Amino acid sequence: MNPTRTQPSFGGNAGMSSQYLEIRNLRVTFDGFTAVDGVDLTLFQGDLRFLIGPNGAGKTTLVDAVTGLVPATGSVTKSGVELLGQKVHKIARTGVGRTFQTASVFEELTVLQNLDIAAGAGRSALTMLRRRKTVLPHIEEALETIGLSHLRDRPAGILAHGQKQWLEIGMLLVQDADVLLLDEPVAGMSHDEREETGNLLRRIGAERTVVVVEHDMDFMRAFATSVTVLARGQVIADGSVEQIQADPMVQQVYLGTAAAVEASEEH
Ligand SMILES: Nc1ncnc2c1ncn2[C@@H]1O[C@H](COP(=O)(O)OP(=O)(O)OP(=O)(O)O)[C@@H](O)[C@H]1O
Repeated sequence: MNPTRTQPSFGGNAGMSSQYLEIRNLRVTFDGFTAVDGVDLTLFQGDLRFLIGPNGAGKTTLVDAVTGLVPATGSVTKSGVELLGQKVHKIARTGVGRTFQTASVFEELTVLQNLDIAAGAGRSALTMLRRRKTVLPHIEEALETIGLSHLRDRPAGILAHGQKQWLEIGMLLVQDADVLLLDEPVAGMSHDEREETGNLLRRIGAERTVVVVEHDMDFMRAFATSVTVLARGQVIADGSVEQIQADPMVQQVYLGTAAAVEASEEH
């Protein structure tokens, strides 16, 4: 597949009905300060989209707006259903899930219990109280996908930093999230953990839509299928990694230093 695009790269069973998330004229204002300023973004199934931009560009606020944590105007539709104005848990139930910069797992509970609770988010209290004798197949599958099967009965508190992020991603998978918005998932990770996380995102991204808010440009270059660059709340560029890196405006506002270093290394 050729990742170069004016249209996003497709993956999985992308087709006519696979336009997962459509953001139109999204605007978020805090006391007169516009943090997200008329953003348009279309995300397709199979897209591993990186959202980059300088500090304060509005990346996290955009994710907050899509997931209902801050009020916004404009439109965010998932397969035609409007999400703006809906409550956080209702948005989550449509299959839009997110992680935060700091992993929020229950440290005293086991890996399996964390997944079980996440999977039960939509179930009744009575169902939740019933003790399960076996691990549900989709939880088993998530454990394997995130590579934590061997640690399923260990408390989440003993997990390494990277493993906690993977558990959080697993918690979204068992909730059947098919749009995953991940806020700096590899921050603080070792080189190997980054590599493993990138491969995990590729695996889960083939059949879903994954948006990664990230500052790590090496990580972006290695794993992005498409990139959107935000600056001062606006989209200033959108395209493949190659297109973004070649864009003079992007170089000027964001990648300038990195590009200059690379150019000097080439000579
Ligand atoms: N709750 C809030 N109240 C007021 N201003 C806010 C609030 N949340 C964010 N902002 C402001 O909105 C702007 C965008 O912030 P945001 O955290 O979305 O940027 P970002 O691109 O995610 O930055 P970073 O890469 O540093 O995480 C910043 O100027 C920030 O100070």
